[in-house]
Amino acid sequence: MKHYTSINDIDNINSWIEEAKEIKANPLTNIEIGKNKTLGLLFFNSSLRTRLSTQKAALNLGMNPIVMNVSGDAWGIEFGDGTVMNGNTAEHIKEAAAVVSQYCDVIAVRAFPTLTDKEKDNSEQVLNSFVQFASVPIVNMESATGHPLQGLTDAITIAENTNKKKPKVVLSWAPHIKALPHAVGNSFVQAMQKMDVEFVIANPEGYDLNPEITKDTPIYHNQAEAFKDADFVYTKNWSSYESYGQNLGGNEDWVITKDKIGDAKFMHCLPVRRNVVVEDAVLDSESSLVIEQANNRTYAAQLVLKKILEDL
Ligand SMILES: NCCC[C@H](NC(=O)CCC(=O)O)C(=O)O
Ligand SMILES: NC(=O)OP(=O)(O)O
Repeated sequence: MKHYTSINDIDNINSWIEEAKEIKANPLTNIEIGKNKTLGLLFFNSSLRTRLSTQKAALNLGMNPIVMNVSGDAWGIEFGDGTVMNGNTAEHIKEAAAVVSQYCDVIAVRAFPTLTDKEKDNSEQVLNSFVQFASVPIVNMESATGHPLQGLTDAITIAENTNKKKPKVVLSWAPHIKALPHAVGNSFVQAMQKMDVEFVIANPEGYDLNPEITKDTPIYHNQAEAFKDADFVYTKNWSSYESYGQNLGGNEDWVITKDKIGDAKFMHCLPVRRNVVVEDAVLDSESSLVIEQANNRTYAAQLVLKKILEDL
């Protein structure tokens, strides 16, 4: 594999899940494959899980990870083509990506959306500029429209936690005080569409995700109806796609409670705001898979890096 920028880069999700489980059982089997290879992790935004689990994955493969917080620490990077750079940006992505490629064999990038410019966000300007101007493979650590390391992790976690042939999985929107990206929701949708699950989405009116991503996945505007017979309830807030990037307010009754989800397993990518998105009783119960999800981030990243290293 050359780059890992979206869930579409997964050719066969079932075989990827099986390989991830093997890696999880024996994480150090491929400790030689990344010897003398450097992984550069570039963060334009905050992170706890992605920052640590991707480094851990690199270490398990014998790679040397180096990390940089781009925002604040590096020079401001210009992405516009032909821009007269007499403003706040000091170097162009053409040089920056080419320079980082001199030091790293693989580059991983986190760059959230603007949530104000729909066209720019959908064009994945930052991620795609790295793909275009770096000379080494690029891994998406959450971009404007996708978080494919998380989506792969979630597919692995669901496969590990069901005995059913076709479990019912619900992606439910939940309230938040801020306006959040669509990336986690999008990649979860795309991962579930590749799996043998009964998959539905629940969100209030005005919060339908990009229809080019949801395609023919059923969308309920009634949460209780969607939760009927659910085996997994995956929860995430996102801002409106239609009224782009806005938190429309209200809908606090979409909070996830024990009463609502019953025996279903609870999933969330984290970080999660307790008692806004989901009540303590759910997160503190046996039904919560959130810590196991965070654990699986290492093995998802390790699988992706292994596939890239094999093709270097
Ligand atoms: N990487 C996982 C989620 C990251 C981000 N969450 C956040 O920004 C939460 C911020 C807060 O709760 O203040 C998101 O929704 O895409
Ligand atoms: N789930 C996730 O990507 O967490 P971080 O934002 O902390 O990396």
